[in-house]
Amino acid sequence: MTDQALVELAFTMLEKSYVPYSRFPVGAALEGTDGTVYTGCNVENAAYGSTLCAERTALVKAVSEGCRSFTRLAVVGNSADYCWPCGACRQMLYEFAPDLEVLVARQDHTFVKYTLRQLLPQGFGPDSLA
Ligand SMILES: O=c1ccn([C@H]2C[C@H](O)[C@@H](CO)O2)c(=O)[nH]1
Ligand SMILES: [Zn+2]
Repeated sequence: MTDQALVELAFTMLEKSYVPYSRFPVGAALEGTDGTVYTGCNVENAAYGSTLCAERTALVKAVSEGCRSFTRLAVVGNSADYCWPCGACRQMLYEFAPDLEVLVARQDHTFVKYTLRQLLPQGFGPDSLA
């Protein structure tokens, strides 16, 4: 799958978002090392802090299905500008895929690409506990 195709999968998730509070849909598509793609959307809650981001929705879907290593993530928000993964999502992704490629898209379907290590320098991961 091309990078652009993964970005387009993230776009398809915007309509699934449950966002009555922020009205800010986010979509994500996370590719496992075996090529399986796990999609996600943000799921908000009346207790605002219980909200789950699109990236973590995709991640927990994958891990709960037995997938623990990943190659690429695409993320898009319903805004003109890039939708950067929040700190909590960077941290949770780092646990499983510190070398993840992160494709961050904007509404015109263009995207920029970073590694997770760039987005979370000197990250705290499983090796940090050794
Ligand atoms: O990378 C991001 C940033 C924000 N959100 C969600 C959380 C909340 O539902 C809404 C506004 O913060 O956007 C994500 O899903 N992913
Ligand atoms: Zn997040």
